[in-house]
Amino acid sequence: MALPNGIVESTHELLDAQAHVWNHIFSFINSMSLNCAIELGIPDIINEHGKPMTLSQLVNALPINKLKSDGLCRLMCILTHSKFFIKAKISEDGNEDEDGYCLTPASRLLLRDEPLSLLPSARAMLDPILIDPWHHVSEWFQNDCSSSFVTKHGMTFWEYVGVEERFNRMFNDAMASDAHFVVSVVTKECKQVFEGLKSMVDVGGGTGLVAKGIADAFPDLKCVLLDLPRVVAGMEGDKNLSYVSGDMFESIPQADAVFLKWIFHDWTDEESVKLLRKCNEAIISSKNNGKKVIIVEMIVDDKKEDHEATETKLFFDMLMMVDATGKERTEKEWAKLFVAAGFTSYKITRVLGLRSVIEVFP
Ligand SMILES: C[S@@+](CC[C@H](N)C(=O)[O-])C[C@H]1O[C@@H](n2cnc3c(N)ncnc32)[C@H](O)[C@@H]1O
Ligand SMILES: O=c1cc(-c2ccc(O)cc2)oc2c(O)c(O)ccc12
Repeated sequence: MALPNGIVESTHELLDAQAHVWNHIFSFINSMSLNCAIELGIPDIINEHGKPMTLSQLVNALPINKLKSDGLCRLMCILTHSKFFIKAKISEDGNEDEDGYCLTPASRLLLRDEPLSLLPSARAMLDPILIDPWHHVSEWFQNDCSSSFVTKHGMTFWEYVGVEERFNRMFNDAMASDAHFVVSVVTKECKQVFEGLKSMVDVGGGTGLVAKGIADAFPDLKCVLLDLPRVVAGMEGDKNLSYVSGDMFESIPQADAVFLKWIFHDWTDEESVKLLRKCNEAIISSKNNGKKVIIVEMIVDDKKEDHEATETKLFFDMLMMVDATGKERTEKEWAKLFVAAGFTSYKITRVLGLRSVIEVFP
């Protein structure tokens, strides 16, 4: 078959290419179908039902117009195809004709009361405030704005969370659900990273859930959380955790270790080197042999990972370009930053799925 550009392809290749393009054009339908299920509370309703739930039971339980059951059937069909639900026999003896919908590991992660729930992340990411900038990416390529987010909203991401309380809450909730996950893993699987330290600063620690979790797990470790004044305003320390307001690019309190989770991916290489130098200044006068910077971030282009993991990291990289001024980095790019900021070695521990714990030594 001749293409307009003169390249001859088999019909099979042409049809594959057509399906590939259609799937990319329509990828947003996966996100938006999921958004609809979340807004209607479908995962929680199926969970509360306690056994496979038929379509008519679901229609009755949901706050929807009952004449739209065919629409719900089609929504459940695409979400079953994308593995958010599975169909199973209602009765164990298999006497009932109709199958019911059950949760899968993916939809369990969207339950309201699940400790490691990704529901707040899904809510934040699929909110028009974070979707709209994606319609301005090509415009951003042609203007002088620092991000597409600025092109759309006229202010940076951090300025926006400072003035829009609803979005601030939504973003904090997304970060908090991730904090539960990271704390539960690092305090079990990475004990050795914190053992022996007497003091640690969590830079840009946000709502403090990570610092609190680490402070609780290591009662002899004196933890300080540093964040912007509006973030730490009103936060009260206790036992081995205290809060300090300030600008991390100006000064970081002295400690044996500086901990930074999801900070560097917000910033350019120049800004990151500046921040790493501030981290170095903070630990350099420590008398402890184990002084270090502890970073929790992604490392892209890891040869050992599968296609889906690489795609997720590339999504995050684009997200950092569109919403902030940062990027996700390869190991080589990380190493370059560490050398530029005067560090001599680093150690990577891959325990957090898509993210790693990187210890950086002066
Ligand atoms: C992506 S959030 C990460 C929060 C937390 N580390 C976590 O992973 O849950 C980035 C944090 O950096 C803080 N931040 C941004 N600019 C800062 C600055 N100049 N000095 C201190 N903190 C800053 C923000 O307020 C926010 O809490
Ligand atoms: O725009 C974002 C989104 C995230 C984000 C959302 C949901 C998750 O489960 C993880 C991360 O994180 C961001 C971030 O850390 C940042 O500094 C700027 C923008 C965003």
